[in-house]
Amino acid sequence: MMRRFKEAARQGRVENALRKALAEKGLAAEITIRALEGRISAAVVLKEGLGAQDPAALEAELLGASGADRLTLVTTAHENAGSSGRPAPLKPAPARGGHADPLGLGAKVQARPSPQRPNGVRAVIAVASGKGGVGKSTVAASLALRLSEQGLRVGILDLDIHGPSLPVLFPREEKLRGEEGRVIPAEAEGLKLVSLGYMVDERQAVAWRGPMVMNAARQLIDETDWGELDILIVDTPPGTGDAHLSMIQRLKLDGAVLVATPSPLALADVRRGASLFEKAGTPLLGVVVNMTGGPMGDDLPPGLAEELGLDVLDRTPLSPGVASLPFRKESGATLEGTTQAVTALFAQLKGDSGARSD
Ligand SMILES: Nc1ncnc2c1ncn2[C@@H]1O[C@H](COP(=O)(O)OP(=O)(O)OP(=O)(O)O)[C@@H](O)[C@H]1O
Repeated sequence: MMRRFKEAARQGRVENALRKALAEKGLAAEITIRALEGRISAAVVLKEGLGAQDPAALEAELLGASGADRLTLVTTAHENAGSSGRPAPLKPAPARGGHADPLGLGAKVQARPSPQRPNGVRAVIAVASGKGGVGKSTVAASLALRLSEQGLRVGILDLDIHGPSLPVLFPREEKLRGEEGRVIPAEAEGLKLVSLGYMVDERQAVAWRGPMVMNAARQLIDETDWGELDILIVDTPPGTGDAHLSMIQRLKLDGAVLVATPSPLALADVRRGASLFEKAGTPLLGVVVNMTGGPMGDDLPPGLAEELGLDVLDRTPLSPGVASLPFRKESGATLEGTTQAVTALFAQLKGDSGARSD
C-alpha cells in the first residue's frame, strides 16, 4: 500500500516536472506516465512540430528534467511536417538495458524519419480496442478474410508482443526464421501473417519490457517482406502501450477500426482507443460492437458513438460460430459494414495514388 502511494507520488512529480519543462520550451504535448515494476516510463506525444529542435537531444533533455527512468518522445506524421517544413528525424528511444535485436534478425532497429507504409503495401488499417478480450483479434482476422474474399491481397500484422493471437487463430507447427535480416510472413487461408508468436517462444517474450517490446514491434513493422499487399490489417495490442507508440511513430495508418463490447464499461475504453488515433491523425472508420445479444446487451452506451463522431460499422452476435478455431476461410464474423468501409477507403486511396502502389 505504502509502496503504491510512493509510486503514485513519484509519478506525479515526474508529470509535473515534464509539464514544466515542456511549457518552458513552448511545446504542447500529451503526456502518459506509467509505473512498471517500480520504474517510471513517460511517453510524450508532441501536438505540434519540433521546429529546429533535434528530437534525440530533446528526448534526452526531457528524460533528465523529468526524473523518469525512461522517456519516449513521439512525433507523428502531421507533427513531422513541423513549422519549419523540414521533416524532423526520429531516433528510437535509447534501449537502455534492452536488446536492440529481439527477433534475432541480425538487423538493428534504424531511425525512421516519419511514419511510412511498408514497401509494397497499398493501405494500412489498424484494428484496436481500449481493453483486452473484446474480440479485437477475432474481428481483425474476420475482416482480413472478408477482404480477401473480395479479391484483395491481405496481410495481418499482430503487434501484440505479450499475447500474440495469430498463432492461436492460424496455428502452424514450426517457428519461422528471419531470412537475411528480414521477417518472412507465414501464410494461411490466402493471407500473409506476421506475429512474434510465429518466430519466438512466447514464454521468452513475457519478461520483455518497454525498450525490448518497442524494438520487437519496430522490427516486425520495419523488417517484414510482405511482397505485394493491397491491405495490411494491424492487430494492435489491447490498451495503449509501448507497441502502440512504435506503431504510430513508424507506420502510416490509413484508417482505424475500434472494437468494443456493448457493456456500459466500454465507455472509457472506446474513448481511450479513439484518442490514440486522433493524436496520430488517423481517420477512425468506426466501431464494431462485438458480442451483442448476450448479458451485456446489444449496443454501445447511449450517445457514445455520437459523442466521438463514430459510425457503428457492424454489430456481431455473441456466438460460438464466430469464435470457432482454427480460423478457416468461412470462419469469423460477417462484418459487412466494416468490409464496405475498408474497401471504399481502399478505392479512394487507389484513386488518389493513380497506378502507383505506394
Ligand atoms: N462474437 C463472438 N462470439 C463469441 N466469442 C467471441 C466473439 N468474439 C470473440 N470471441 C472469443 O472471445 C475471446 C477473446 O477474443 P479475441 O482474442 O479476439 O479478443 P482480443 O480483444 O483480441 O483479446 P486480447 O486482448 O487477448 O488480444 C476469444 O476466445 C474469442 O474466440
